[in-house]
Amino acid sequence: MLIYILFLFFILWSIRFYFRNKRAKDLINKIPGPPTLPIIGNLLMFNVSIENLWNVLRDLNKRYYPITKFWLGFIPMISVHHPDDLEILLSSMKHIDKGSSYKYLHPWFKTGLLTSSGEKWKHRRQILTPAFHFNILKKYTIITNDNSKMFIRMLKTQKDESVHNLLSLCSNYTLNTICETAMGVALDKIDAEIAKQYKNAVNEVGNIVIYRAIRPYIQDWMLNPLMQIARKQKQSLKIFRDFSNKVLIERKAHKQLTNAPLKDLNKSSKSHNYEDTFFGDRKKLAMLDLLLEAEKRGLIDDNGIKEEIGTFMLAGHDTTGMALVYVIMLLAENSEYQDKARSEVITILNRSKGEIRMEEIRDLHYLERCIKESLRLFPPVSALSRCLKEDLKLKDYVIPAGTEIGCHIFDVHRDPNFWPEPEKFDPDRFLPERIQGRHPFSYIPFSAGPRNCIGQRFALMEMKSLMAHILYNFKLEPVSRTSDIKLLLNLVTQPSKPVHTRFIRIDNNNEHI
Ligand code: HEM
Repeated sequence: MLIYILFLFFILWSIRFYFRNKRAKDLINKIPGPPTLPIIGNLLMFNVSIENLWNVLRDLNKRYYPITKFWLGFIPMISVHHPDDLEILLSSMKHIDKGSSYKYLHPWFKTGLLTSSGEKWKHRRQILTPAFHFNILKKYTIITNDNSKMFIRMLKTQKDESVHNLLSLCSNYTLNTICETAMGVALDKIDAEIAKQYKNAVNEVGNIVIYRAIRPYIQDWMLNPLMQIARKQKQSLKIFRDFSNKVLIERKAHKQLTNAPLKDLNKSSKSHNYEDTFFGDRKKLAMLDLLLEAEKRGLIDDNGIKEEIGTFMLAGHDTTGMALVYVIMLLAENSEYQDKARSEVITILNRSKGEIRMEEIRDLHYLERCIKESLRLFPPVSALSRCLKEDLKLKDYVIPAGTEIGCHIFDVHRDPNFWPEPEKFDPDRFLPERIQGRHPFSYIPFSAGPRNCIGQRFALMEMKSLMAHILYNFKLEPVSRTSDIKLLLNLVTQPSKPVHTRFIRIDNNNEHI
């Protein structure tokens, strides 16, 4: 009976949608795309396993390059791949609203920086930007260096040769690092059980969001406790809420204990010393302190702060963890490039007595090229979307207001028109002379324009720190291969099965670790 009522609801809603959107439909139908069925559009194409969803989307992109449309019932979706079109979309200040799939993240993060729009987004971005100022990142390198060394010490407790599941290994490092830098709280000191539950809950959020994004006809009110998806959502919500509360309480208590006021954050960036603002005499202050200071001045409340805790914990750990997985796999597979990166690392770490601070991060040029090439081949955020507030004129088509427009970064990065031999791992693509003249929107692992990734320099620094320590201490050999992995569409681009690499200890008489 319930099914019939739902189906009736769907039909009525679809008919209403159709008549209200005739002009939009005519414009969208000019764009090439697969044939549709009445009412359900292309929904059947997406009625596949989560493993196959990735291929369905890639096939569509390839077949209708450089722009395609498909219909989820009466909801049109546009997918663009040409860097010219991406430049028009992403660099616009008008089209900064996220696509509807981001609303499935709202139960966990409400409208934090990643999911908010309009004035709220501008205001939050303004408050949070100083947290990634160069001088602040410089201080964060103390934490990334310590955490990288801890990672190496842990690996060295194993035999001379050991095989590791990369995802859990790398996400441990990135979760600890984001927690300690941004939240000012060392995760393993909070509660190991909460940390473990939190990591599992992040995975669950990804699955729920994708499940709902390809079934937009499922409304919030339709979720009932008998559905497995609703039960999982409830459980993970509780874990996220407990986690944010705990982090906030701990940090507020710490602030009361130290009781040192932060300096005025209102001054312009030129005259203002952010290093003093954050660290003062105490050396370790976090992004969360910036938010607590903004709270004092009435710019944000406790709920707003919790939105940002959730947002930064998610955006800042899973992405970088997954990026590290791919760099390790690609260097393990390409021993020639691995050796080249190691020889640079040895020179620099011998000079710095095994410490990696901002100076060393800056000088690791070859390693940076390897990381950038890995982010090209395996961008951790494989797709993003926007909802248009007004009509958008792309190179060849007008996309009407209200439409969802997506971009599959993975395919943009493998477009042979911009990347010769796109499947090949070649770090020298990022030599300065080869970057010159390349379309800036043909490489967008951190998106681009006003809503680009606020944490991108932090992420690169964190990755360089760990990779340099790994290469100094271990030779990497492939166990799983990138050519064998099946990718899943999720919040981050993840392999469908665990992937492993062999770490072989290098006897370098290294007393620095
Ligand atoms: C390799 C690692 C990372 C990658 C590939 C990555 C990628 C991205 C991408 C593609 C976006 C745009 C998303 C969209 O438009 O929907 C984004 C936004 C964002 N990222 Fe990252 N990110 C990484 C690391 C980080 C880190 C370490 C942090 C925090 C410390 C962070 C925080 C954010 C936030 C808060 C946003 C939303 C920005 C806004 O809308 O103003 N990310 N990231």
